[in-house]
Amino acid sequence: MSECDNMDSSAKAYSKNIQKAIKALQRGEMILLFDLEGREAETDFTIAANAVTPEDVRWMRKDAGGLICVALDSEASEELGLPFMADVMREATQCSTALHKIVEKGGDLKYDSRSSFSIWVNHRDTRTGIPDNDRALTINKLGEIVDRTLAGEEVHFGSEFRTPGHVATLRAAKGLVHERMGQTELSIALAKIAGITPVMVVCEMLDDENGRALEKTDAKQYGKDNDLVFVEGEEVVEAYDIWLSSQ
Ligand SMILES: O=C(CO)[C@H](O)[C@H](O)COP(=O)(O)O
Ligand SMILES: [Mg+2]
Ligand SMILES: [Mg+2]
Repeated sequence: MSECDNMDSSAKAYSKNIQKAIKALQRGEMILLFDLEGREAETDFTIAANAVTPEDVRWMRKDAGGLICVALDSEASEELGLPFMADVMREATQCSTALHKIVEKGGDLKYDSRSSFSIWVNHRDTRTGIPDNDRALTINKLGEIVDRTLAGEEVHFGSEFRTPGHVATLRAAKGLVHERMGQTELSIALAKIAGITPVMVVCEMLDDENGRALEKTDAKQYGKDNDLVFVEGEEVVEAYDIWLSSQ
């Protein structure tokens, strides 16, 4: 079966670049995902959680340098009981009044109305949770547990994972890119289009010289030099709408 056979019938309507990105993700390869000018304007390394190896974790921390996070779609997050971290903290204000002033509220973020952070986890088979092999295991197991729930298995997240941990989970908005344009939603939209498990790893590219988010032009150049597809949020939204109308 050719790689194109893995795509739905609307595959031909996607731009060439999106088709390349979809094929790369289906092969378990890394792509580069820029959100939007005027939002974070960041480029994230992006790869399917099921495909991640310890070498990918090393690559992300050395060449991307941001936070290694795992995005899950809204349904999977609900199924596993992964709440938004801000909601957990708001609940906790009942125990600690100091938290009142700390918890994220509307207007706090300069680039969006809210963050997508859920809880931080480690798989229970990890030791400290931070080495590359531990993080890869936690990430793979997040993909695996979602596959099992999608197959109808009853799972118990807490029997397999603990929090706090060293892998940040992100909960995608229910309306995905129509509700929020973060890499959380963009990566999950790509997973839906590609027909892969909606559990995706993202990690921001930072500039080694100045510590800021890597400029888009430099991220694009990195993509060219390393043969990685570079996609922008707007292209993803266009493809997602085509995919949605074919469902
Ligand atoms: O802040 C983040 C976590 O390190 C990153 O920006 C990541 O891309 C996910 O967040 P968002 O969906 O807001 O872009
Ligand atoms: Mg961010
Ligand atoms: Mg982002």
